[in-house]
Amino acid sequence: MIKLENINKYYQQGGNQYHILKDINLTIGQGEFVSIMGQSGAGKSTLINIIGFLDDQFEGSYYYLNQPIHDYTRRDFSKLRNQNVGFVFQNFKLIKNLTIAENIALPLLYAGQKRKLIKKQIVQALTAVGLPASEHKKPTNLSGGQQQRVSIARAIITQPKFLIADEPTGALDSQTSKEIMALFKRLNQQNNTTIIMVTHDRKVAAQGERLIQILDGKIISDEKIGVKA
Ligand SMILES: Nc1ncnc2c1ncn2[C@@H]1O[C@H](COP(=O)(O)OP(=O)(O)OP(=O)(O)O)[C@@H](O)[C@H]1O
Repeated sequence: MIKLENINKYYQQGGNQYHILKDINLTIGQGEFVSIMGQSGAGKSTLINIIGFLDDQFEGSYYYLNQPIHDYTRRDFSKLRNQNVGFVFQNFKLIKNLTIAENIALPLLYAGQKRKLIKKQIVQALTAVGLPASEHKKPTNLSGGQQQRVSIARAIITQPKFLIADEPTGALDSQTSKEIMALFKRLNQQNNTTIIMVTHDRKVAAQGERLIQILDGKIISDEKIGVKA
């Protein structure tokens, strides 16, 4: 589904050029649950930004669903992103003065869906993340774990082919982290949604079925770590 060939990424800063990703070769199949670990500054976010079509400034080849996309325009990348990827972040990134329903509806509104059709999808997404009947609440009235569930509902409402989760449990206590990981596993197994997750937490990483480790912009290991139920 995702195939990166010889990806290199550079940043320019103060007249210097920094080589951030070095010859990344990576294939991820539909339905995989991949954990990515590595020290701070290793290049994990840079890599998932490329995988998630947020960054089109890289060298190398990117094949998505067997299509070469590395020469796509920025507008093509936005379209791919909106139609194929859901994002989950450490700090939830919910809009405080909107209700839960309004937060979750945003990706559908961006996609141009009619308001009439949106309501049912909101109910479905909230049920899928274990938060039924929370439509009218505000994010600040929810716990961290509940807010992360809302952000996952927002990520899955467009039925994306894959989810990118950047430190999804970084702001949560260990019990809540377990619950959020159980939810990711369920989404992965029930819907065959591909999940690509960056984490610093070994226990969280172990919930995936494959672990990729990055050091200084290179993949230093890539191994199967679990068997799917
Ligand atoms: N926009 C940018 N301009 C210049 N350098 C950048 C930029 N973004 C990231 N970098 C540099 O690229 C390197 C990799 O950063 P990246 O955020 O991908 O690391 P990371 O592994 O995700 O780290 P962390 O675990 O701390 O989030 C770092 O040295 C960082 O300083």
